[in-house]
Amino acid sequence: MGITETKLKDCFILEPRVFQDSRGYFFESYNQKHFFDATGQHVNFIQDNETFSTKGVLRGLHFQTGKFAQAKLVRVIKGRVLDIAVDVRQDSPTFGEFQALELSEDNKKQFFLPRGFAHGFVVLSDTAIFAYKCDNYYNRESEAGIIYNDPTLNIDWQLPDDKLLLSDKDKVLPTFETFFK
Ligand SMILES: Cc1cn([C@H]2C[C@H](O)[C@@H](COP(=O)(O)OP(=O)(O)O[C@H]3O[C@@H](C)C(=O)[C@@H](O)[C@H]3O)O2)c(=O)[nH]c1=O
Repeated sequence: MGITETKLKDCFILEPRVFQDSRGYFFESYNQKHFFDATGQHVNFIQDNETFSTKGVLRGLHFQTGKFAQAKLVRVIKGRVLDIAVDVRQDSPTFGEFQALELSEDNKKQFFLPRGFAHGFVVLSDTAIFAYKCDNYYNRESEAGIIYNDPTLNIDWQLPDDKLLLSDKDKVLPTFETFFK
């Protein structure tokens, strides 16, 4: 497995070793020992999620607060997305910075976001199946988020605004400045 630490501390890009043969491919999508050896982080993943979305669907930017904060290991099973990790750890030297990464069924990259990161993605292919592991359970009351088109973050989502499809909840998220002031 290849691993790269991003400019954001504790946030990693993982590239699994893929075995191709005449039948197709095989790869270990998660191996606790290899994950620890590569990241140095003991993460106890306890929930797996999967979503299907069509082109232009943008989910984010989401995080859970306090004791319900979640680390996530995210990947794409089908299609192609632009994935965004935002450091919202107020004591971090990279607080307010983000890392963008294309995840696809072809590159099979995985993105590890530690606790204290907001997360979002937009679907660039016709459809996408997105899967991720979390180290804390879903807790509706502690859900929080930053608006996708926040002027401080200024994320290039690679699609025109009128092609984006957001949930009603995500359309009214606060700006970064409002949330952290
Ligand atoms: C996230 C989540 C949602 N749900 C339910 C609540 C709701 O009725 C329905 C859809 O929820 P949402 O609209 O919040 O789903 P979605 O917008 O896909 O939310 C997800 O976005 C990505 C970017 C993340 O990083 C995730 O952590 C999560 O916040 O699924 C669960 O039961 N468990 C969960 O873990």
